Amino acid sequence: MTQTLSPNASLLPEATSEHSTSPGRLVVLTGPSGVGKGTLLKRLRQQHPDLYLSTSATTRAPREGEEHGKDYYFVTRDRFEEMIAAGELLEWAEFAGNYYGTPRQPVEVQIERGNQVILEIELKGARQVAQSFPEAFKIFIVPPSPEELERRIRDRGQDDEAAITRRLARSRVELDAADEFDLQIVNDNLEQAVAKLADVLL
Ligand SMILES: Nc1nc2c(ncn2[C@@H]2O[C@H](COP(=O)(O)OP(=O)(O)O)[C@@H](O)[C@H]2O)c(=O)[nH]1
Ligand SMILES: Nc1ncnc2c1ncn2[C@@H]1O[C@H](COP(=O)(O)OP(=O)(O)O)[C@@H](O)[C@H]1O
Repeated sequence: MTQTLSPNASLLPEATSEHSTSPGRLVVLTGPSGVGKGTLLKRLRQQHPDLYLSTSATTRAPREGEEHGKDYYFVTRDRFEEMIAAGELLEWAEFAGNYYGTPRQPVEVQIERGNQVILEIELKGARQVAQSFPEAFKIFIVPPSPEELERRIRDRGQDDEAAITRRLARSRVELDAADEFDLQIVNDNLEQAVAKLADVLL
């Protein structure tokens, strides 16, 4: 039977142990495209492989090196819309022309086990989670400057010019919402930012 993670579920910050009988903890990590969210989480997971990150579904095409089921579940728009209709997503949003969403069931299973779950999602999804689960802890990753953010998006070399333009436009909206979050971390020096993230996630 599928457990439901009701909005009343208590997602206490201290309940992170695998064997805990306490409810788990939902953590949201947001920040503009190219700020380094993926890089930070990858580093942290290299140091702590047991860190549980939710794997999202998306209609975006895979980038070189990305794996289905690992980086994302890459699905068609029709399949994504079926998932919405069936209530299979905890939250979802359209970002820069594609759908992104969090499959509900794996998150509920981890929370029921008393584990911490990290959702790396954009602003609209973060707001949905904040509404449904007020106890979720929300972290916003900030770039050192708008110029450095643009440089990172371009240097990453993964997006065409139209996608870069959409991402930069959206980044201005996201940066304006940084104050809605419980904690802001500036990703300037990578090691220092990883250490700050480790302080709150481990
Ligand atoms: N709402 C929501 N946003 C997501 C989800 N998965 C990823 N995102 C966000 O979608 C945006 C675009 O992701 P992606 O195309 O991988 O580009 P990147 O973050 O710039 O590398 C980022 O802000 C992600 O955090 C999800 O399940 N739900
Ligand atoms: N602290 C940092 N200093 C310099 N470059 C960084 C830093 N963090 C990430 N990057 C680079 O910025 C680019 C975007 O990072 P990525 O993790 O893909 O961002 P996001 O997941 O937020 O879209 C990548 O090329 C990455 O290597």
